[in-house]
Amino acid sequence: MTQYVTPDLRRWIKEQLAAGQSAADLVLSMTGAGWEQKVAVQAVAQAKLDGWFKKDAPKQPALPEPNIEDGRCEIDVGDRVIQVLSTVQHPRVVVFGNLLDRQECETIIEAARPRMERSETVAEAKDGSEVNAARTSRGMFFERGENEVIARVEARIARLVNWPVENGEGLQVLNYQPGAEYQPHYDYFDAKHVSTPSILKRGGQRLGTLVMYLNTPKRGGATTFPDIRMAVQPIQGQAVFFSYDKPDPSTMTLHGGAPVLEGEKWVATKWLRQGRFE
Ligand SMILES: O=C(O)CCC(=O)C(=O)O
Ligand SMILES: [Fe+2]
Repeated sequence: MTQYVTPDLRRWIKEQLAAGQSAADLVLSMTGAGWEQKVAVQAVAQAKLDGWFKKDAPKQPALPEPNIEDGRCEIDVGDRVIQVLSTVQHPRVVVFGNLLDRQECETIIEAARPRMERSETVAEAKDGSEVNAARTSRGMFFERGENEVIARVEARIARLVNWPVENGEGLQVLNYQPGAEYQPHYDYFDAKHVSTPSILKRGGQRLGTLVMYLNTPKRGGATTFPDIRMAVQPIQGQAVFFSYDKPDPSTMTLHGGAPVLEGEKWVATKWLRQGRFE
């Protein structure tokens, strides 16, 4: 019996395409259901001609990155115009101005203040985290979207670096008193640590970091990148962004919070994961 492409088959193909099936999967399903290969291929070709295939959804880029390739000085993210103050190609570092207004900074500090605890780092030999002499700040985490200001800032960051809100960890707030510091470290999760596999289940690796300065200390407290001898001064409302395409020192994203010398330092850190962070 010769087979031909029936209206029923056409209807079924349309439904499958709407559900996101690929051409190859469609042909497999059809031949599996007893359709001749040549009829299946013909039906899919006809569907293509009819424009039934969804335009390829724009793929998520490999790394968070602001749109600054054209050399622009400012980025309009809808609710704010953010300045591009300096850029480094490798490691990828971008310094932003005007990311947060003073009110936003103060609101975040005051919401965080009663919840601050001694900062911990990922434990090297056991599961979980531990207090570490290399990190003498106090800190806390907000839930993603926890309040109106946090949600607004998170949406702004997502537009700024073209990365889904859902792939961001909850905002971390840190406070450094005089003498407190965060010695140079990498933000990605080290494959050597026993806790890394379980951390990676929740959204995969970190690919980028945005450190936002919530106040301006009197002296000290720069974010430093020792591999390139760079120091970003913590100025209220400004931020430093950096990304790392693999969990490896070759990214040159070693960085730290230099000791605060006078006054105190408040930052909010947003870490960006490969996938959804739930
Ligand atoms: O305080 C800083 O300048 C850096 C903070 C940091 O490295 C982090 O939160 O991972
Ligand atoms: Fe860090």
